[in-house]
Amino acid sequence: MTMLISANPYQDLYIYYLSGRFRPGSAFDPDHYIGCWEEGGFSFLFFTRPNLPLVEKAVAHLQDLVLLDHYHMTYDQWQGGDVTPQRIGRFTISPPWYATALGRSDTTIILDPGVVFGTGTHPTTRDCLEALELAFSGGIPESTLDLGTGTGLLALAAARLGCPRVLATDLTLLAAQTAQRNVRLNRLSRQVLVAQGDAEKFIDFTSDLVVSNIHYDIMKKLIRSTGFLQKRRFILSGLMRSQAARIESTLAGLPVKIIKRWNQNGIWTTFYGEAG
Ligand SMILES: C[S@@+](CC[C@H](N)C(=O)[O-])C[C@H]1O[C@@H](n2cnc3c(N)ncnc32)[C@H](O)[C@@H]1O
Repeated sequence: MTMLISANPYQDLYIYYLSGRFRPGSAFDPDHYIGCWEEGGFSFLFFTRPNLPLVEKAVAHLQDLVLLDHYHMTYDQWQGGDVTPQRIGRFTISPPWYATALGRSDTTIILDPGVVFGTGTHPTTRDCLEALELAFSGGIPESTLDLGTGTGLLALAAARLGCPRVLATDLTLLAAQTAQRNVRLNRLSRQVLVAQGDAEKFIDFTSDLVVSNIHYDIMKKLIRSTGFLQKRRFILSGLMRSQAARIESTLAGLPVKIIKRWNQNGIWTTFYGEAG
């Protein structure tokens, strides 16, 4: 087990903690920049390589931003310790180093999370998995679009549930590479295609079902697109309470109906809906 963890190419994580709201723009090498997380007026930038001079340079050009701290986490620390198999709905999600013991089955998903989002432990991911099962209970979609796939978990789940054509996309190269690796680990390359790019570019792709666990700024653009209205079913997640209320009010003005809502800890909301 230790050998497999240390063989992970995305072992280390470098985190830069800033005061203020940060917009990365094109200042960072996308191979090493994973993303930005904002909370309470602070921003956290995540890299897979140390990038202090670059971050300092970018911050020096931006007003009202101060680099407060930076630290390094190992893979184990980032994932919260030992990553073990977990049961979510009908699925068992297992890191590769446990998969041999579990054996292969239609309900097992082998997932090496690397350092990108989507181990399955986050409430939004769990709700999306439940929403996928609900969406498929009405019939297997011919195609599924996963926008902001992270590790590829939701795309893999859609394929495991029987969808013959799944397109998994993510803005960051690292996420797309991680998802691709997971598709191969599950031997689902015939069903799941991975692409890198902005969700806005992919929303127009023809598909019966779209699933997107993504941040609000992107979500509000997606649901205003013509591509969104062409989907028969949708799962939208990653929305905090006030954001979910705004998305719901936009959806109310569209020819769609919300079938079910999930709300975890009073914070995270997920919607499952259908074309109305
Ligand atoms: C909250 S994670 C969701 C991961 C996974 N789908 C899940 O449910 O666990 C959001 C993902 O969206 C990606 N993302 C952020 N902005 C994006 C954009 N504009 N277009 C496509 N993907 C984007 C991030 O890189 C990240 O992997």
